[in-house]
Amino acid sequence: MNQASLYQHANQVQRHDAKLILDEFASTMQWRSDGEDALLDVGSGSGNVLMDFVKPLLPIRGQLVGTDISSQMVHYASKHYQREERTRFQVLDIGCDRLPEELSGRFDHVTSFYCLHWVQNLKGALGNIYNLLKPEGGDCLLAFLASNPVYEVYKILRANEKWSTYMQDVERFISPLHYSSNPGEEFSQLLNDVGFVQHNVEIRNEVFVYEGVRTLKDNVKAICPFLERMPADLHEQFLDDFIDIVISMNLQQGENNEDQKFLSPYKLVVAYARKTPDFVNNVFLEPPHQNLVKGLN
Ligand SMILES: C[S@@+](CC[C@H](N)C(=O)[O-])C[C@H]1O[C@@H](n2cnc3c(N)ncnc32)[C@H](O)[C@@H]1O
Ligand SMILES: CC(C)=CCC/C(C)=C/CC/C(C)=C/C(=O)O
Repeated sequence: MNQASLYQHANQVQRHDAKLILDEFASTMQWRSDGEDALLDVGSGSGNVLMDFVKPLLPIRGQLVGTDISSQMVHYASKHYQREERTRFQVLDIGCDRLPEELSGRFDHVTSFYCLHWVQNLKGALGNIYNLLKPEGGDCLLAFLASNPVYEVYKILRANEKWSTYMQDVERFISPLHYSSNPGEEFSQLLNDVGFVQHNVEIRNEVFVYEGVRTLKDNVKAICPFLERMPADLHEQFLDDFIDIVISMNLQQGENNEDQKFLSPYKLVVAYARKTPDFVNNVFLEPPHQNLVKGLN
């Protein structure tokens, strides 16, 4: 997904969820007493969730770094929101093998909304989030899709020879937890594996209602990776086929254009985790020895 301005104008569900979760966890996050918090956001996209809901929580002297794998997203966010020194945007693939030196171990908080379901190497991404936090400790707040009907629609579309050439690698775009029978347990285990001893993971069953065909199509257009690969004159046909499949899955309510609604039942992973200091009795420990510090506060 690279079309920042499309995303910025069709991300109601993402905004809704991020706001709710931040309102809920703002007081749980461990803010510094000196007000010099450094916060990095993973997969900031066009930047409006970060600026509207995360930035207001940060003390006035805090530092904010928005990151994204897409240089187009970073360019858009920088152009619209990078107005002062304490806020900047930069490219970062959270699944990378080695974190850039200037980011590693520099942050008190890491947040990420609606990004980690795009990352197949979830354990690598969590390891990087752990290492972005300062050695003396910090916390992270993560929300992403475990499952969504969009993934089943993609698989049906891939079986259609009209679309299959554009969708061969569909599995790359399906949440790594979509097939899990216990996504909460699986994610908790990954958090443990990378060294997060204290964490809380919830799987929330949500339903979002899209009002009308145009709203649903715009939301699909904003995030669908396959449209970028096909000629623009096929986009509307692809979206019509998408809607037909949604209707065949009984996710539609109402018959006429005016009162037509589409239901999207999905599972959201909401996780809050704390990194405890990397040292015990002045001895630095690397994960998995981190688990030895259980109970440390
Ligand atoms: C749905 S958007 C979410 C944007 C924003 N956080 C929000 O809540 O509106 C997902 C973003 O994750 C980014 N992304 C996907 N894979 C990523 C990766 N491996 N590392 C960093 N960002 C990634 C995409 O480029 C996209 O901008
Ligand atoms: C009814 C139905 C199939 C709705 C799908 C709606 C939709 C556009 C889901 C997108 C999920 C997703 C991958 C969001 C994101 O990454 O921001």
